[in-house]
This record gives sequence, C-alpha cells and structure tokens, in this order.
Amino acid sequence: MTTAVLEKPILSLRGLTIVAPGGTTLVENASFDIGAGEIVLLVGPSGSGKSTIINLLSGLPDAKAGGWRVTGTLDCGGRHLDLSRERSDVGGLVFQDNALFDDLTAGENLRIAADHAPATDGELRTLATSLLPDVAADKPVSSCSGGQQQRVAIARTLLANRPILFFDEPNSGLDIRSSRALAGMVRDICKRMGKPAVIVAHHVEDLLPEADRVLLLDTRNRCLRAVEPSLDAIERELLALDPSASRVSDGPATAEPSAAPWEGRLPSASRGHWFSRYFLEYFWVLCASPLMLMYVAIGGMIVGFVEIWFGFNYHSFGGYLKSLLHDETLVGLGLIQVTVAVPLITGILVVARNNAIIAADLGNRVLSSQFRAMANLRIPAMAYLIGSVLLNMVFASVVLMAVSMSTAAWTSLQTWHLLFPGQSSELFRENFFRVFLNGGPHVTMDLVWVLVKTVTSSVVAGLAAIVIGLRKKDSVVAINYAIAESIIAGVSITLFVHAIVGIFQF
Ligand SMILES: Nc1ncnc2c1ncn2[C@@H]1O[C@H](COP(=O)(O)OP(=O)(O)OP(=O)(O)O)[C@@H](O)[C@H]1O
Repeated sequence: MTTAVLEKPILSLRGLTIVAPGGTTLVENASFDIGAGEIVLLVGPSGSGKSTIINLLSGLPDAKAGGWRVTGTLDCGGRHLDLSRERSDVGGLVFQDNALFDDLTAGENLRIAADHAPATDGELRTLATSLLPDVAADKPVSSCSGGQQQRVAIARTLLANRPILFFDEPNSGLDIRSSRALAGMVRDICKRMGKPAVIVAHHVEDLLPEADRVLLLDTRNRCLRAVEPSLDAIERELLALDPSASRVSDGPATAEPSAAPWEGRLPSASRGHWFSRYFLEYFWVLCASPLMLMYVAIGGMIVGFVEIWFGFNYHSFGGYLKSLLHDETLVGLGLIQVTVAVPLITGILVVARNNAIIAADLGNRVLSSQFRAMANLRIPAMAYLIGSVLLNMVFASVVLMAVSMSTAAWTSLQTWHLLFPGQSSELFRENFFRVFLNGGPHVTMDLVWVLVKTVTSSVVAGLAAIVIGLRKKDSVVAINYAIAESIIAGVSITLFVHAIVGIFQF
C-alpha cells in the first residue's frame, strides 16, 4: 500500500477496507491522499473494485447497501468521516452512461444540479456552461449527440460543487481525438476550479498526458499503490496481475482466469426454445404470478359478496317477499354473475394491470434500444415478444376468469349462508346455477358470448397496449404516460366490448 505524501491534500483516505456481499475483500487497509487540482488515474483489472471505490466516495447508497462492509476514515474540507458509519458526500460523479435526466432539457439538467448544490458561484456556472457552446439550454438531452450528452453530464457534476470530481470510464467508446479533448477539458476544469479529479479508466493512453499520478488497484495484495504514469509501466503491472490479459486491463480480476466457467454454457437452441423463453417470462408476469392470482381472486370474492348481499337486502319488494322470491332471485343473480358481472369486473382488473405491465415493458425496451438490438441481431422481436404477449393475454383472460368465477361463486354461497342460516348448500346450487344445470342451446350460446367478450376485450386491449408501448420513447416520463394511456385505453375497450356483446347476448 502506498500513500502519496502531499503538502495539502484535499482528501485523505486512511485504512479503507471494502468487502463485497459475497465476502470477497476488494481492498484492505488502503490509504491515499489527493491534492488540489490533481488528476489521478485509477486503474486495475476488470471487476477489481474501481467503480465501487468512487461510488462509495460519491455517497451512492447502493455502494454500501445489500451486504457491503466498509471501514476506513476520510478527511476532506475540515470534515472527518468514519466510513463504517457515515456516508461520504465528497465526490461529484460523472457516470459512465451519463445518467442524464432525460425528461429535462440540457439547461434544466444543469439548473437542477445547481439548485441542489451547497453553493454555486457565477464563476462555476460560467465554467460549466463554457463546456456547452454548441448546446442550446432548451434542447432535450435525448436529442443531444453522445459527446454533447457527456459534456452536459460533466457540467452538471461541476455544478453539484463537490470537493472532488470522479469520472467512471469517461473515455470508453470515445475516439482518440475526443478522448484527448476530454482529458484536456478535465485538466482545464481542475486547474480553474482547483479541485482534484479521479478518473477510472481502462484505456489510459489518451488520458496519461494530463494525469499527475496513477493509482493501481492491486488485486493480488488488495491494496492501492502508485504506479509510474507511463503506458508501459501500467501495462506491465496489469499483466503481472493478470498474465492472460492480452491488452491493458481487459481481462478479469481472477488470478487464474480461464474459459472453464463458460464451457458447455452456450449450447445452441432452436427458435422454439427462444419463443418459449419469452412466452414463459410473460406467462409468469401476465397470468400466473401469485400476486395476479390473488388480485383476481379477491376481485371475484368482492363481486360474489356484493351481488348476494345487496341482491337480497335491497330486493325491490323489501324483506317481506324475500323468502317467497328467494329461488327466482338466486337464479337471476347466478345468471348475472356468470354472464355479466364477473366477466366485466375481471376483464377490467386483468386489462388494467396487464396493460400497465405491457406498456412499461415495451416502453423500456424501446427506450433502451432493445428492439434495435434485436433487429440488428436478426432476432424476431415481433414473434417472440409481441406474439408471447398476445397469447398470454388470451390465456390470462380465460384462466383468470375461471379463478375469479370460482371465488365469486364460493363467496356468494358463504354470503347466502349468512343471510339464510341453516339452509343447505344444495338449495343454493340448484337455484344459483339452475340456468346452466338445465342446459340447452341458449346456455351454450351464453357461455360462448362470455368467452367471446372476454377474449376479444383482452386481445384488443393488449394490442392497444402494444401499440402504445412500441411508440418512440425519449424519456422515462414518456413511458409513464404510455402506462397511463394504455390503462385508460384498455379499460375503455373492455367496457365497450362488454357493452356491445351484452347487447347481442340478451
Ligand atoms: N451488487 C453487487 N453485489 C455483489 N457483488 C457486486 C455487486 N456489485 C459489484 N459487485 C462485485 O464487486 C466487484 C467490483 O465491482 P466494480 O464494478 O467496482 O469493479 P470495476 O473494477 O469497476 O470493474 P470494471 O472495470 O469491469 O468496470 C466485482 O467483482 C463485482 O462482481
């Protein structure tokens, strides 16, 4: 472990130990100092813990959530933090994927950071906006180029006004010229602000000319140590840690990497396999998840209770004729429950929930370019995803209807027992299901109509959710709108289909 000795460090970290949830120690008792305006490159094998360290120092909750163990102390700006108890907030982090707020304009991304910063002076704002001469403040970030988005992300982090800047692989995916321009920009920022920057990078060549120091995360000794800031030296050190890596830090962090864990793990599979893979994924979420089953079961129970309770207690002839008209009332309530009430309520419940899921699922796939990736990889997205969704909407409508019908009938029976204690369940069954037990062609037709309206409303509502979900999405907010739209469209379609079929039915 090496501790750089600086006259006036901005940040002093002592005894940093990080243990990952699985029990792997990433660093042990590491210490380092960073001085004003310094640029430090943090290098190390893939998976060694570089991002974890800068996330931790930037105060990101997930760096310490879920079983991570961290110890060490940090001194920065006159504050002393015990990292085992306190969260560090000394770092402003530029995320690898920029993590811009895509529902805000470029200007708003900057303003919201400034508005939540401890203090931002005019000079800082000038510096931040000077990075964006070619970006209009009212430009949506989704229409900025990749380079512009990165500069918006850097400017936003500057305005957060934290003592140290952290960059997580800022030059991955940049060409040499852009990568050098980025390094120059970071140098300029550090000089003008007098703040240090720590850059996590795999491709260090273009960043090295601007770096003051290089720190290596040594996976063998689990320490952070200084390395000569030259490409040869860095390459040598990384190869020593991971002899199988052919290029700088592209190999995994394990001491003896091999392809063994992958052996036999990539068997080829037919299209049928992939269709069923997606089909089962949607089957679970749209049809068979315990939450869904519980949801429609409870829906059915409420219908079953309400129908019998109010059907008898608010009979048009009052309590006087309740017993006299008992049998015929039960017949009517049974017919309405099976052919109208349960299909309608269950249809609405299923479509509302599933349309939200479909719009969210497809919307996220659109936003994260998954359909483009599928097209590029010649994966038939329409067959796998859309086909699976529609088939599952049909399944869900029938299966869940059956669940809901059962719980509705059971609850009706229990409610009837409450109202007519001592009567036999047989009496209930004979009358409640009399129309269906007697059989006949009109009964079959009634049940066919139930099936028609159930499946039709589910498929048409599902199609609406698919169309809405597949529309272009620029932001998370667009997905939220799509979810709301698809619920409204789905429920309206269900009401409409049930009303129209009801007219034909009776
Ligand atoms: N949520 C998590 N739960 C368990 N282990 C995790 C979690 N997140 C990361 N890790 C593990 O912690 C280690 C360090 O991850 P980290 O992302 O910090 O590495 P890195 O050096 O930045 O890697 P790379 O250079 O490939 O981005 C890895 O071995 C990773 O598998």
